Amino acid sequence: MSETELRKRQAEFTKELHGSDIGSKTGLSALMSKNNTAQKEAVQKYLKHWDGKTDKDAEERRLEDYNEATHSYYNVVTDFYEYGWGSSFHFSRFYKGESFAASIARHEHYLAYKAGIKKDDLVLDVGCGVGGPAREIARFTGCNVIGLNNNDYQIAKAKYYAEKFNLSDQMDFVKGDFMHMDFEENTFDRVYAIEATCHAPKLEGVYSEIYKVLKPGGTFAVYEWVMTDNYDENNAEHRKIAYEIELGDGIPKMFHVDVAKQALKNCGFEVLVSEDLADNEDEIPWYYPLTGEWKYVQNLANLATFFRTSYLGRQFTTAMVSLMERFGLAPEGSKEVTAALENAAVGLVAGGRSKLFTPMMLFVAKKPAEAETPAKTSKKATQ
Ligand SMILES: CC(C)=CCC[C@@H](C)[C@H]1CC[C@H]2C3=C(CC[C@]12C)[C@@]1(C)CC[C@H](O)C[C@@H]1CC3
Ligand SMILES: C[S@@+](CC[C@H](N)C(=O)[O-])C[C@H]1O[C@@H](n2cnc3c(N)ncnc32)[C@H](O)[C@@H]1O
Repeated sequence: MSETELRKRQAEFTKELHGSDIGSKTGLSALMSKNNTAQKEAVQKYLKHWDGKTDKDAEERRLEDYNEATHSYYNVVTDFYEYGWGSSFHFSRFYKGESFAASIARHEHYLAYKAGIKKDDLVLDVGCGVGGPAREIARFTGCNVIGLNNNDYQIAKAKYYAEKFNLSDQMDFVKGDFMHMDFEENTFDRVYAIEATCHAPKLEGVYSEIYKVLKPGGTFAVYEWVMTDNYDENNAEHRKIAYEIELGDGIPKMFHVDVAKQALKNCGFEVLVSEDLADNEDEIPWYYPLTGEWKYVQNLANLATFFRTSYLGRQFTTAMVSLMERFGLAPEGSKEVTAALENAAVGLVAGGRSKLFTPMMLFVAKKPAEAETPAKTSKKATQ
């Protein structure tokens, strides 16, 4: 199917699944207004790729169908994410006494600072979700942001929120696959990506597109999801953790940190910073909201978030969604989605505790000032 046909089909499907009143409803109330048949189809489209098979053929199929697989994944998890986590779909470090929202915002500010984003810069947010980070970074720095996303539902929501919070003058959101960007070469002053490029079937594919659209001398800053140096692909226990993360988070394949770093270099980037922000002695670990350990709760205001994300809260949500599904209040397949998200939570905590995995491998990479784009990007890198 051509890319234009795929886009058209995805847009039509989004309307059918979520209706035309996208944006104004969030979380469980949005879930209740979904089209039953379309939801069933979306869940099937997502889960057919994560059916327990970890052989090379199954992996190859996931990599090939990355666009539809992630599009379907975010069609069915976005409401749960917003209900449980808010509108920034990423992890963060926690200072003692710091609220959940402050920690999420600080993680975004830090990336903006490392990318060197300034007032009036034109910035690209690769895989922008529903625009939580874009809104925060635009307010924090005064820059203008274009959010790129292949999920129509999230784009509609991001546009709705930008309007609602009077930020439409500073931002826009466009549909597109980050493996094949439509922007002109040398367009953006800075580019950032937060926990999104791990959905790429090949990191060179997305990094070379970023390189192409970045102005010479510009920087790209990313929080990458990778398996760390402690990970051994031939260790069954390690592979199980990586698979849980892939399944529950809609990722075709989790790559090793060295693969990511090398991919940046292969695309022509000069890597200025390469630091795992999770590799530290933080008193409160980044994965704490998913552990159910009450000792880490920072303040009373965070109790609701903590409950929803904890093991107990997740079981409660699963039971509630299961009842809603039985009585026709939630669409069919919703329970399967909560089960897949449970896999994500278990895998992420196991990966975090064992330090086999990090969601915050910070890379800051520069496109050389003298770069002649995109000639330097080898053909091989983009395939
Ligand atoms: C998928 C990628 C690359 C990044 C998303 C990171 C996180 C924001 C999500 C990873 C697992 C998610 C889960 C939830 C919220 C968003 C995540 C933490 C829930 C807590 C949402 C509410 C559900 O009932 C349980 C979910 C568990 C997993
Ligand atoms: C975990 S979310 C992170 C969203 C956002 N960066 C944030 O922190 O809130 C990953 C995002 O990447 C987007 N994405 C995944 N694959 C993509 C692709 N091939 N092209 C464009 N966006 C993609 C998803 O739709 C989703 O919005």
